[in-house]
Amino acid sequence: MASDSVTLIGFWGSPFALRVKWALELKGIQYQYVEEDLTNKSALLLQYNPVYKKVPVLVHQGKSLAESLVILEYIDETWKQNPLLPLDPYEKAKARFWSRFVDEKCVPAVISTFSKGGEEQKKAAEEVRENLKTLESGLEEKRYFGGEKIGFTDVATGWLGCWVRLVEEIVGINLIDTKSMAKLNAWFDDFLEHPIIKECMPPREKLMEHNKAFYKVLTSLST
Ligand SMILES: N[C@@H](CCC(=O)N[C@@H](CS)C(=O)NCC(=O)O)C(=O)O
Repeated sequence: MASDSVTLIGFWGSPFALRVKWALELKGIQYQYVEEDLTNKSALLLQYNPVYKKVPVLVHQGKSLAESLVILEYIDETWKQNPLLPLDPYEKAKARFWSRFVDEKCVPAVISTFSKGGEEQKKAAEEVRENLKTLESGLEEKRYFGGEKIGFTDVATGWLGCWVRLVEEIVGINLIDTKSMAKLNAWFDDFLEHPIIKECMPPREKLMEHNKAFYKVLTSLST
């Protein structure tokens, strides 16, 4: 690995790695991508992320960083072109708030909808809908969370638009109500249709297969 190089260690189906890929692509940064086998973790991953042993990992000038939101901030501070975080401290804090809200509230509720059955699943699905409605309020009257341009929160949370729709199809429960969440739904579409964002997205069928397999693992664990 050249000392000034940028390397992303990822896994094609990881939304957390996708966030980092999106940020690097939106900023036009040259990088090397290394695909990780999560069933047989490489010495490289264990060396660079000994704490969590997860992807993504970013290696820049020989120094490694883990945790996708931390990596996004590093990228934004290191390469100033096409800024992701707003300059205004309050707006910047809000961008971090919504990104954490998705990781801490939305993702666990979607996982519960995916892994539970019966009443527990219904409750989890209701929680997903409430959380998505709350997330929608963060959009305010803007096109993207970043305003007229894709920003930090968009990059951190926009993958939900694809994932939640796959989960809906697999478990047969509606989570994004297109009527009561029209603004959120339109934002998901708009974001996912952006050429750079779209270019990095794995094919839907491949993601569907991957999520079906994930569903099998989750449901077998919870029974
Ligand atoms: N909080 C982490 C989550 C990363 C994560 O969960 N990565 C998954 C792939 S989607 C992983 O590497 N899993 C391997 C494992 O848990 O052993 C981040 O934001 O980067």
